[in-house]
Formats: sequence, structure tokens, C-alpha cells
Amino acid sequence: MTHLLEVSGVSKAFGGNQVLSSVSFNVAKGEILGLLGPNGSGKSTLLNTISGFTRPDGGSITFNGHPIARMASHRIIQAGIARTFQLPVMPEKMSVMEVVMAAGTRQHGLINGLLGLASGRKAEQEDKARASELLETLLLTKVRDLPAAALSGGQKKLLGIACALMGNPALLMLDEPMAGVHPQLRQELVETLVRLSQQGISLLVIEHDMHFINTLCQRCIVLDRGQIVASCRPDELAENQQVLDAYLGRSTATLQEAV
Ligand SMILES: Nc1ncnc2c1ncn2[C@@H]1O[C@H](COP(=O)(O)OP(=O)(O)OP(=O)(O)O)[C@@H](O)[C@H]1O
Repeated sequence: MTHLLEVSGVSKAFGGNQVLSSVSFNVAKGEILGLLGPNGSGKSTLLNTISGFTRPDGGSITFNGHPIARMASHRIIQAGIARTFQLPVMPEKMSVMEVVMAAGTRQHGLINGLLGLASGRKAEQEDKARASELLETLLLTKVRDLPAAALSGGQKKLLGIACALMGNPALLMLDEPMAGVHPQLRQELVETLVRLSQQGISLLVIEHDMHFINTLCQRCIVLDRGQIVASCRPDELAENQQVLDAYLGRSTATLQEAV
């Protein structure tokens, strides 16, 4: 199997706190991989490390065969990795449509457009069409002219996904996409994510919602105190002793109360 993303022996400490210890895993093209673990186990740090927000202390990260562990975050986006955030913050004065347009990574198109070049105007039109299509897909068309900051927490999550998709990523990393999303929208979001994977986009998804994990993910990796303790199908999680041990005894977020 060809791997789109290969993470090998990645470590990261903040001061004396060893947050990631020799983490290794792969993501295949079109795969939906769940990233699980109790609170504080290092999931967001791992996403930050892959997306270039945090530099690893050791190990390698390869995307499409190219090393990316030392690349700046904007270069990693251009290479084809996009991400969303656990708590998306939206600009006060921009509409939903303007936020999605601004997320387009076609800087050359913007510059050409400002210069009045035909190619720039064409690229801007294409961005507009793409932004409208993504707002439709993520059920945000009705709110496209509202200030983005006025959206509900769940709608901001959906807007974050629309923004991430503007760059046509090959790998989309989602940090708790279901948290705060209205129950009626959840199933539609699952279907949208499945469609994206069918189009060949790989997904790496941090999520605590076991229904979502079971419905969406083909495979899961589980982090405990910065180490991968399991790599298995979602239906195997409940019988994996290392997974249960990771969650039991923790006072916070459980693997559906340790199954
Ligand atoms: N920039 C930072 N500086 C110092 N410590 C940090 C930093 N980022 C994360 N940490 C620490 O790393 C550990 C893991 O945090 P992280 O947010 O990666 O866990 P998580 O598994 O995503 O947790 P949650 O499920 O609560 O979001 C925590 O102890 C956290 O305090």
C-alpha cells in the first residue's frame, strides 16, 4: 500500500514534559484514520507537529515521499496538508463567504487579480465558484453573508472545514469536528467526509464521539501519554486492553466511558 503520510519516531517535549515519544504511523491515500486518546495524551500536539505549527525534537515526517518535518506551516499547506482547529476563531468583520475566499491559497491569483490580469480574474472566479460549492456542501449557504464570528460553535467548525478544503488538500486533519455540531447536521457531516475520502482525500480525525469513529473510520490509532498503544479497527477498540487501560482511571474524556 502506498502511504501518503509517514510519521516515524516523532518525539516532542515541552520543558520536562515529554508529550510525544517516538510516534510512528502511516496514512494511506483515501484512508480515514481516527486519532484517539484521553485528554492530554498528545493528539493536538501530533497534529500541530504534522502541520508545521510545532517543530518535532526528533523523528521524520514524509508526505508524498517528501520530508516535511522542517518545513514552514504555509509550505506544508501548499504541499497538500490542511487542518481544522478544536476551537476555531473567526474574524469579527468578515462574512462567511469572505472568510472562505480568504482561505484560498491561490495567492498568485489574488495578486494577478489585483493587477487586473485575465488569468488572475479567471482564478478569482474559480475560487468564488469553489467557495460557493463548499458552502453548499457544508450546509452554510444560508449564512454566507452573515459575519463569520456570529456563527454557532458547530457552524464555525463546518466553516473551518470549508476553509481547509479551499486549498484542495490531499490530507485533511480534523480536530474534534463533531464537538458542538448540531445533531441534525452530524450525519450530513459524516456523509460529506465519506464523500471526500471517496474522492481520494485522506482524513486524519481526532474525535471522542465513538458513534462517529465507528461510522467513519476504517482504522484508529490510540495515543496514551504520547505513545501509540494501539492501531486497530474501531470495532476492536473495546477489546483492546491497552486502550481500556489508557482510558480507565482518567477523570476526563473517556472512550465512551471506557466502553
Ligand atoms: N505549546 C505548549 N507548551 C507547553 N505544553 C504544551 C503545549 N502544547 C501542549 N502542551 C502540553 O502537552 C500535553 C498534551 O497536550 P495536547 O493538547 O496535545 O493533548 P490532547 O490529547 O490533544 O488533549 P485534549 O483531548 O484535551 O485536546 C499537555 O500536557 C499540554 O499541557
